[in-house]
Amino acid sequence: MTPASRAQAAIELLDQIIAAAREGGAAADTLIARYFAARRYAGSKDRRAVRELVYAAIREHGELPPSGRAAIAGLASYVDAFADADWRKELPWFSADLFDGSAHGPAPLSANEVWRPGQLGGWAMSQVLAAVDHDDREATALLERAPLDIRINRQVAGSVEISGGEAIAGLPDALRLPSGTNVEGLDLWKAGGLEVQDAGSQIVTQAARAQPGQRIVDLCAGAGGKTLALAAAMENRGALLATDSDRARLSRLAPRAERAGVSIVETRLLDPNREAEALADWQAQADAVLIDAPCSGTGTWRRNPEARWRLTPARLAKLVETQARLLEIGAGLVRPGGALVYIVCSLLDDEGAGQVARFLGDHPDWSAEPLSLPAGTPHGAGLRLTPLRDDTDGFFVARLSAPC
Ligand SMILES: C[S@@+](CC[C@H](N)C(=O)[O-])C[C@H]1O[C@@H](n2cnc3c(N)ncnc32)[C@H](O)[C@@H]1O
Repeated sequence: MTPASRAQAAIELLDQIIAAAREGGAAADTLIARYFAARRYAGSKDRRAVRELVYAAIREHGELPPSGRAAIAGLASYVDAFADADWRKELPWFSADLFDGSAHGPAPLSANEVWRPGQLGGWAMSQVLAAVDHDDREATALLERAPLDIRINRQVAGSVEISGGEAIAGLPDALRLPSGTNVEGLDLWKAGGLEVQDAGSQIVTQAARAQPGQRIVDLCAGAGGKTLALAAAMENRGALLATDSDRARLSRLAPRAERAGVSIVETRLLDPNREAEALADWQAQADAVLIDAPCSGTGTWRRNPEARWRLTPARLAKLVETQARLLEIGAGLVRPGGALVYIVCSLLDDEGAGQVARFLGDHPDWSAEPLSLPAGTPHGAGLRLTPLRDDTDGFFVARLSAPC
């Protein structure tokens, strides 16, 4: 592909990503994969360059741009301002000159197309800025590239050496790998010895203090990232119930557990609004219940920067309502003296510290336990992890004790 045709491909992809953000469609990664699946002529270098350009445009636009062309024209017409940005160094071929009207390239720019993106604009970013006391450094750290972290499954792997892998403080079972490492191509991954999992996600799971032989519920297990970390801490002994309301996500858990040699997990699909019925046999039974609640994902913008185009006041309000409901359902499953661990990958207090404060206000016989984890700063009744301070995704976690 010529540089101009790469720019045109980025424009087309951004049109799809913008429409998906407006209409609740597929994630950017999925749209990019589909786009290139239908264009086999694009080589791996072209695919990487277009992807890089698309993500640069997403990261630099806090507000949803009007079109893919506006997004790429915005970057191009303002390119000198990005001289220090990582993406700029990797895309030296990109400039406004590519809008030259050549075959398969974008049409020339007109004077009224000069659109200046602002990374910290938009409603979602304004919410995050308020949550971090308007510290721009916290906000911009959320838009940097995420590192590639793995968790080593000690049930399968002893000592592990992976080229370029670095230790992560406080996580003896984790490594940070060079970006682009093909983890799924490693023999150790195929043997179940490795899982890709952000260091922050591994750290907040430790708040469950899972022990061999316990009975634990992972209420919002998804595809099981935290379930498998809990099973490892339990040394595959005890009972681990993994539930979720999303059939597709939950169906990915069983094969992952099998690959990891985990046999203590029972998966159970929940019907939203009828969860308690399906969990009647676990009422007041669990030593710990982990709620990795559905949330705005503001803490994971490093991985999904377009998520900030999708967050609206109405969507946030709905998430807050669901989280409060899940907290009540989870509390009912905890045995007397057991623990409820509440996690969101969000920096917004409505979803994190505020949610837990409301729960404790409604349940004065429950109490927040102090947490000592390898990362995080005390925040409300729990801890907050941020990319700036902790070099992890952003999380809020709290551990609440049930009355005896
Ligand atoms: C943050 S994700 C969980 C990620 C997962 N724990 C992991 O570590 O990979 C939140 C999950 O909550 C699930 N969820 C949403 N509403 C739910 C409900 N009413 N009951 C159970 N799970 C629900 C979503 O389907 C989603 O998989």
